[in-house]
Amino acid sequence: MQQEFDLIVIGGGPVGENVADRAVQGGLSTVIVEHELVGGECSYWACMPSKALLRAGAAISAARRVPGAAEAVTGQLDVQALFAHRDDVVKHWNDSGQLEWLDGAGIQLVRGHGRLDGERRVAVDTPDGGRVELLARVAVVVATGSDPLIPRIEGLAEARPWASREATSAEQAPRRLAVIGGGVVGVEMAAAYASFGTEVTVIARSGLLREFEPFAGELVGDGLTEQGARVVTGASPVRVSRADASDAADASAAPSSGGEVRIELSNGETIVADEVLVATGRTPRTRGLGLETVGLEPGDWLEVDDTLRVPGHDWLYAVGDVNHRALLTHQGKYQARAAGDAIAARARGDEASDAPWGAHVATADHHAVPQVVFSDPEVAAVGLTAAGAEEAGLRTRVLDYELGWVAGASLLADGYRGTARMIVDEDRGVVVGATFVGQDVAELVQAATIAIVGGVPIDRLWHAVPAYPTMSEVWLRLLEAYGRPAA
Ligand SMILES: Cc1cc2nc3c(=O)[nH]c(=O)nc-3n(C[C@H](O)[C@H](O)[C@H](O)COP(=O)(O)OP(=O)(O)OC[C@H]3O[C@@H](n4cnc5c(N)ncnc54)[C@H](O)[C@@H]3O)c2cc1C
Ligand SMILES: NC(=O)c1ccc[n+]([C@@H]2O[C@H](COP(=O)([O-])OP(=O)(O)OC[C@H]3O[C@@H](n4cnc5c(N)ncnc54)[C@H](O)[C@@H]3O)[C@@H](O)[C@H]2O)c1
Repeated sequence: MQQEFDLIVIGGGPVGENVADRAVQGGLSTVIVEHELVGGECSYWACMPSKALLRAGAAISAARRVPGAAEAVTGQLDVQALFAHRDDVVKHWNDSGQLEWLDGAGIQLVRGHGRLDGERRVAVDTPDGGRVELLARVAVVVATGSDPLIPRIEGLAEARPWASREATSAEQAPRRLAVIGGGVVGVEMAAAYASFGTEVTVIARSGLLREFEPFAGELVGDGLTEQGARVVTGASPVRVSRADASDAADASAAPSSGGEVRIELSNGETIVADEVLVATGRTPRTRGLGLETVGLEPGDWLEVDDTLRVPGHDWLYAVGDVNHRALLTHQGKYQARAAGDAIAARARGDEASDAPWGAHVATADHHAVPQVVFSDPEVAAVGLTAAGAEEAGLRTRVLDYELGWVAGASLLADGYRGTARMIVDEDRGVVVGATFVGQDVAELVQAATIAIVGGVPIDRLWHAVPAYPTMSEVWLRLLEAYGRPAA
């Protein structure tokens, strides 16, 4: 069977859906090819379930920090109730709600595995063993996302490790969990499972959250320790083995993946756990995608320009995780809006608005990518770190402020602990980076994003008055620490 559309989108995750939506609004007939669940990793195995698993622990910890409320927390977190809530959040891994949305948005869907089959052609292997040939009159978008990267460590693959999907979709909490990797997935899942009462050991060879300001990893490490987790730094796993389930002293207590797992570290220590979660980064979903039929290399991240178009292929775009610009849902969706509008504009014969900060470019990817790590404490950051600014050769001033000194924070939690950092580009007189670490800092990051994207001059920021007594008053304190620029 052969069908023709203006635009074919391979991958119906959050990013593919958004490209398709913008293209339809731009007047293009559009089809999404999806081989699993419409909604993608984020909805069913990543952002949504992970945040659902973290929320109960965070709520209990927050209550425990408020005298009067603390006394009311007398029970334990109900892990099974929380897992049931997680199941609701992920719609029981059923995408019928998303299908209704596609329908309403006027987007067609072909279920099956899509792969490029030459220029503007996509072949789909359908679940019933059939094959659909799709032709794109205008463009093809690859929005296939990323998979967990499992490092080559002796015995690891045979030990049936968890990757992010197993951690977010587990039906019970193991008694002991080892986490390899101190990045965002490792830290968030360590926090969640620690809140369930699991004995968690994080193996972070070079410390926690290395992409952020150093104080972020330090405070999150302290938080994990307070939650009862152990953080091992400066050591890497060298060998992993899993015993047979029948070898377990109490076979009925054995985890579903088999017997206990032993992780030998480079420092000579051995960590023993019931499950091991590998959280060591991502690899692009570009194998089995027919890239070789258009002169590209299977298994590579797809390089794109700022309109998300693959250089040398004026009909091919790559959006979201698969282009490796920023592995975050919101940033992928931002790219999707730019790409969908660019494709529609070009199809009309218009010039793309591709100057920096134009309608059809993802300029913010280079300057202002906000991210929140939902650990306890949270980390919320956007723009450059102090080290990144120095590397970029900027003349900067770095301002730090203890969040606990802000009236709003002291009301939020007794003995509030946290730090805020603002980085000012002295030559332009604007903020280029901000990091907040502490309980409930997530919502602080949008103000920083606006300041960076808008290039708001510091002297004008003095007129952006934060309400009292909110945590946003940290902005005032940071500005006071900087000093009011002379008139
Ligand atoms: C545990 C975890 C937690 C996370 N939490 C957050 C968070 O809190 N906030 C945040 O911003 N980001 C978070 N992320 C990152 C976020 O999940 C990704 O950035 C986001 O899912 C990328 O969206 P995407 O559409 O590019 O890819 P995906 O969501 O992976 O979607 C790609 C889709 O393409 C389909 N597909 C792939 N290949 C083919 C093919 N050949 N044919 C047909 N269909 C195909 C897949 O089935 C999938 O549905 C998290 C990631 C993990 C692992
Ligand atoms: N809240 C959020 O925004 C959120 C949550 C989860 C994931 N994500 C996204 O998902 C992506 C993947 O997250 P991730 O944590 O898997 O990757 P990551 O790149 O953030 O961290 C991987 C960590 O694993 C370590 N590592 C790599 N190889 C190792 C090895 N052989 N032994 C020991 N340690 C090793 C690295 O040093 C690093 O600290 C991230 O880019 C992130 O943006 C976002």
